[in-house]
Amino acid sequence: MTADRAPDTAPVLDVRDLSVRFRMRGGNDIAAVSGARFSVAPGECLALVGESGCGKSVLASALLGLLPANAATTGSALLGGDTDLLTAGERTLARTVRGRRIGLVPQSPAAHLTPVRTVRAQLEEALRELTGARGSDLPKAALAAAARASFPEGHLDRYPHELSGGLAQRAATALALIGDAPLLLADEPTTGLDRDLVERTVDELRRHTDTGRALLIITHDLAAAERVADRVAVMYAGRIVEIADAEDFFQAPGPRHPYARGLLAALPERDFAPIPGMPPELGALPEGCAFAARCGHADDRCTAERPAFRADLACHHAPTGRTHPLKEAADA
Ligand SMILES: Nc1ncnc2c1ncn2[C@@H]1O[C@H](COP(=O)(O)OP(=O)(O)OP(=O)(O)O)[C@@H](O)[C@H]1O
Ligand code: NI
Repeated sequence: MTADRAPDTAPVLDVRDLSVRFRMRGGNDIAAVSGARFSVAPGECLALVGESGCGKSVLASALLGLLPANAATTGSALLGGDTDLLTAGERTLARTVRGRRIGLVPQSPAAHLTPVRTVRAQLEEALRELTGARGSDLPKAALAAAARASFPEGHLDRYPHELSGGLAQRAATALALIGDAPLLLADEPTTGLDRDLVERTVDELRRHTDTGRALLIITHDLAAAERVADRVAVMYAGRIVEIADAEDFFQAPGPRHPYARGLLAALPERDFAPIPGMPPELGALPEGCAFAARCGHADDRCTAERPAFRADLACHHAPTGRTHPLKEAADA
């Protein structure tokens, strides 16, 4: 899939050195995202993975202008080659970006659905606004929109508080798919769904990319990521530590970063061996590599000096780019 991509295709989203700091009372700032750099091409699905609290949702909120007032953002995030999402301003984001140029499946769907309106009413409103559907076309279009996200027809007249977590998730996904935005940003779109529905949902999200649209999916479900992604970006303690082709990552030769290898090894269907220790506090990050304290490969340099993100990897054990440091070490 990735190999078929024309090399000169301009990215739908191009994020450069994105950082988000939360200013806290007492001066102990939280570095929620640091120096994130990635792009998503037309027709591509990029999965952003990493443990809870590593900054995935903050990154997504930064792209949509949905951060709270105590957040300070630097860097750039170019949408469609012409709009820097970080400087665009609320008016532009509200009028032309959110819902129209970027569809969002939010992490807490219940909080994003309008509490006083039924799912059907919300779908019809989004259809009117984003597709121009009118009158007698609306009911049929609402049914079709619900079906895309496997939302059962019999529940369309429920209010958000009458929905289970999984149903609220599907309602939010149905809403996000309306309008066929050039970029779909799905933050944990499969929470609360059983495996069968997880697969149907991610397959539907994937279909969004069939016509050159892009998908950025945030998930800690690595099986779901493997199912849909062309490339995988791994985040740890606010930093992207590796970006890899999904096939290389999940099959052979496997991830290059020790943290990413640990994530895969922790899966029940693999070694079921959790990474020892805990990630550092984002308000008190160590000077060197944030993963050093948990890494079996760490040496003095790792604790002293933070590895730069080069050739899609931030690890001192790969100074020359795309070679596979851990594999080489094992072969030696
Ligand atoms: N408004 C805020 N003020 C201060 N810190 C915040 C704020 N919002 C988020 N954070 C912190 O930013 C960090 C990253 O949070 P984020 O929600 O992005 O994690 P995540 O990777 O999406 O995790 P999960 O997988 O659990 O959704 C966390 O340490 C969180 O406590
Ligand atoms: Ni999150």
